[in-house]
Amino acid sequence: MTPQQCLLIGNSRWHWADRAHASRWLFRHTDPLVEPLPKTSTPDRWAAVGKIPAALSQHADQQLLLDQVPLKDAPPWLGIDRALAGWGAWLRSGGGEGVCVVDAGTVLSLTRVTAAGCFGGGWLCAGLRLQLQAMGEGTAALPALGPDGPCLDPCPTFPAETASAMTQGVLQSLLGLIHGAQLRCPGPVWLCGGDAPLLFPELKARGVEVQHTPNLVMETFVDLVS
Ligand SMILES: Nc1ncnc2c1ncn2[C@@H]1O[C@H](COP(=O)(O)OP(=O)(O)O)[C@@H](O)[C@H]1O
Ligand SMILES: CC(C)(COP(=O)(O)O)[C@@H](O)C(=O)NCCC(=O)O
Repeated sequence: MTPQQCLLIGNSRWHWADRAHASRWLFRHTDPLVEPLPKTSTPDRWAAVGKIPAALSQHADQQLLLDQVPLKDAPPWLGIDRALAGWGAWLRSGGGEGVCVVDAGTVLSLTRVTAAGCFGGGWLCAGLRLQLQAMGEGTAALPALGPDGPCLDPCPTFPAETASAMTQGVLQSLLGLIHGAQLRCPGPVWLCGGDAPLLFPELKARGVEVQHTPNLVMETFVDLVS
């Protein structure tokens, strides 16, 4: 049976791909479902880098595993989201040049794939929300920023107000990391993940060659299993 629903469990959200019969895939992101999962929410194929609910562990035969992603030289500990994004970007770029993928999720992962399609290492850094959360939890004076996420309303480059200074600081740290990677590894950066819409215009404004592909991980997932 060809799959109609696929799920990737991230560390913040669950990423879904759905289609009805042969129609095109639709992508959405939800908060994690809480146990007990309704029977109707067992996807045809699933993968995880986040916590796996007991109900899904019972469907191990439907799990997409790292060794089923054709990225060469992937070490056994590599997150399957990184393998999917890396391999997907390499294929989309024609399969003949090295690529650099940034998945701006809970953790911002930067994954290099060589021109030969081999895993080429990368960088990991706490993502936007996690950095803000760490500052709030690890200090006496810094605020916990609200559940609606950081407010990125236009503000001065060097804000006086604490919450804006935290947000600007984190944003600049991520932009600097991506910019620095591109200087070391020239070529377009493939960008996906929950914070990609925030980072994309800022990277373009800095002259970074960036390809925003919001559903890169799940598009690669469904290409692989369909
Ligand atoms: N509803 C949300 N829940 C959590 N993070 C969100 C949400 N909406 C946007 N984000 C942003 O997306 C980032 C997480 O990206 P996402 O791709 O959902 O992560 P993961 O794949 O690790 O689950 C956070 O840093 C946060 O700033
Ligand atoms: C780096 C990650 C935590 C990113 O997960 P995410 O933020 O997308 O939920 C995940 O890909 C992971 O657990 N990787 C295993 C270690 C590695 O890739 O080296």
